[in-house]
Amino acid sequence: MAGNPRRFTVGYALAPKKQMSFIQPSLVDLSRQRGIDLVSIDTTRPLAEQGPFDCVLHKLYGEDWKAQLDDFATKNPGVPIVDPPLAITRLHNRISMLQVVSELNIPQQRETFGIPSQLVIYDYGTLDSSVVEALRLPIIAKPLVADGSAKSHKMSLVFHRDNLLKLKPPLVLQEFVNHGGVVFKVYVVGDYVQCVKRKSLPDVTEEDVGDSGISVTFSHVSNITTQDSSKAEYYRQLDEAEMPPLSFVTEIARGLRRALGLRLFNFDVIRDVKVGTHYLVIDINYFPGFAKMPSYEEVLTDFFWNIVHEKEPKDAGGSATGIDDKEE
Ligand SMILES: Nc1ncnc2c1ncn2[C@@H]1O[C@H](COP(=O)(O)OP(=O)(O)OP(=O)(O)O)[C@@H](O)[C@H]1O
Ligand SMILES: O=P(O)(O)O[C@H]1[C@H](O)[C@@H](O)[C@H](OP(=O)(O)O)[C@@H](OP(=O)(O)O)[C@H]1O
Ligand SMILES: [Mg+2]
Ligand SMILES: [Mg+2]
Repeated sequence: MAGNPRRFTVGYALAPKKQMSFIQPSLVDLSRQRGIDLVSIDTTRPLAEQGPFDCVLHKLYGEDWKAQLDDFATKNPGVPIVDPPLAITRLHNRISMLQVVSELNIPQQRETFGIPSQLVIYDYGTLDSSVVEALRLPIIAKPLVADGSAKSHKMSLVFHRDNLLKLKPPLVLQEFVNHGGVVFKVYVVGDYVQCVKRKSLPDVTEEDVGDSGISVTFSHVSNITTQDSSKAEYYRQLDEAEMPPLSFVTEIARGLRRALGLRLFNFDVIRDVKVGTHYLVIDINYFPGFAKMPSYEEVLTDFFWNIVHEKEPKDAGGSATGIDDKEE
């Protein structure tokens, strides 16, 4: 009779808050039952001295951590790092993040997609004002850098161009697109794709536009808990919103996964109310709050299982991104 089946170890390096939300006992237990032990990496010690790991999972920033991963990868070339730091870095800039969407080559049929018109401002002194005038109001101003800090999530909705000057560059200015108050969050975990609805900003009216008295700042709008008075209306709007076809968002997800070389991310999509079948990708996040995703334990455990087993049959000739290029 065969002995105990081989167990696998996934080492994780996460900021304390992320660790608290992601490493739930329910995930640890389910993974353990499937032969996978989730083990915390001690970031105060050299990574290469820890393990052995069958996979390294991480969401940490900084050059020192990147150097640790490089050193680990050199010494353990067969161990997947989820995900490669260079690929993650592309999502830390809101321009390079959405550029990938524009470059996707996906045949579009009934449903179409794109990104909102946008531009970057590094310095108002050198700015050609005609460029800003080409953007329709209202405008969402977003910090250029999306590095996980609280300030990288601080947005402003601006109804008058003069109010832009009060905001501190570097900024991305993006046209606000009316979308019925609902954002679709598409979670990608390897090959798996799930789309959920979340609260968004309400549509704006023609009358609001051009009013220099209004400017709204906000942060994490999709995670804000709604007050009792507006709860009913909020749930009605969410309930009534029709989901985009899953095949459509799955195609975009698959394209992004390949183009970005990432396996763990989500992207936010809104539907232009004026067109009805046109969608805009407005944000892509590395390793988002997966614990908020229904069935996250099963989805993530399957993902770990696939990763630790994938190198067995197809060891030779893995792609540089660590992502299998063949059709699944
Ligand atoms: N161009 C746009 N048109 C309309 N609404 C938008 C647009 N861009 C962003 N929003 C709204 O603002 C919210 C925050 O914007 P965005 O997703 O870019 O910020 P974020 O802080 O990176 O979000 P997350 O918490 O998902 O990382 C979106 O979820 C959506 O509700
Ligand atoms: O820690 P940073 O890099 O700021 O990333 C955030 C993402 O930007 C958000 O999109 C995550 O929330 P969602 O999973 O609701 O998108 C959010 O999830 P969390 O609030 O559960 O941590 C974060 O992962
Ligand atoms: Mg977002
Ligand atoms: Mg984001």
